Amino acid sequence: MTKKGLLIVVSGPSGVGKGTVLKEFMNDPDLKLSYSVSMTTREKRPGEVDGINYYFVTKEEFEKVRDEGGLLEWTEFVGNYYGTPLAGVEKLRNEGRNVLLEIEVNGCRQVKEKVPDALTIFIVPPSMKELEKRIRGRKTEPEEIVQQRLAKAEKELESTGNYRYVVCNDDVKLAADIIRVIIRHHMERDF
Ligand SMILES: Nc1nc2c(ncn2[C@@H]2O[C@H](COP(=O)(O)OP(=O)(O)O)[C@@H](O)[C@H]2O)c(=O)[nH]1
Ligand SMILES: Nc1ncnc2c1ncn2[C@@H]1O[C@H](COP(=O)(O)OP(=O)(O)O)[C@@H](O)[C@H]1O
Repeated sequence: MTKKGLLIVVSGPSGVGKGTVLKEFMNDPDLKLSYSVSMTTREKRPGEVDGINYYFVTKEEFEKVRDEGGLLEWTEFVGNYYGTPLAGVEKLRNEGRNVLLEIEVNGCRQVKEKVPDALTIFIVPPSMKELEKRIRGRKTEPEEIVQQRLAKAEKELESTGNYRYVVCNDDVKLAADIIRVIIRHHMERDF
């Protein structure tokens, strides 16, 4: 019988480098990872692809799926809805895939209630100054939104105690290697 895959939650403030770090190992065949594509009502950034980075939907479409019970968890983040479609997560895990959710702290709380053995990882920046530099350097949000996201980051950093592992993204390759080791450790052992 196939061993059920892990449910992995990765959180971290906007601009900390979640996407950059995850890209380093997402396609590593040994880790058998499947990325859970979330639904969001936020605007698509240049380079983002519908169905790959997110399912970009309207507020009405989001509310319909949510109200029909189609989301594992959901939240409102700086004016937009984000949620994890339920369909797919269980199926992939039953096929032995380790399903990775890149979600924020409220979502993680909901997931832990439903799936207590979820593997939770929080990525922190080396400093708030560096976080600000990265979020601005990305140039994907107007100043007002950058300010809101930085304020949100301060709050989110208070939630690290809710996670099993906290990893600092100072050097991308090192952070990716640490997360790789954590995932492999959990794949090999039953917790
Ligand atoms: N709860 C929850 N949070 C999500 C989901 N998808 C993305 N997020 C989080 O929403 C926040 C904003 O995401 P995004 O707008 O892509 O900004 P970025 O993190 O700066 O790239 C981040 O903390 C994401 O991890 C989801 O399905 N559920
Ligand atoms: N360890 C790092 N050192 C320096 N810059 C980084 C590092 N990790 C990510 N970045 C940069 O920070 C910005 C935000 O990264 P991104 O992956 O989009 O963050 P997130 O997905 O957490 O919002 C990007 O411009 C990225 O190139």
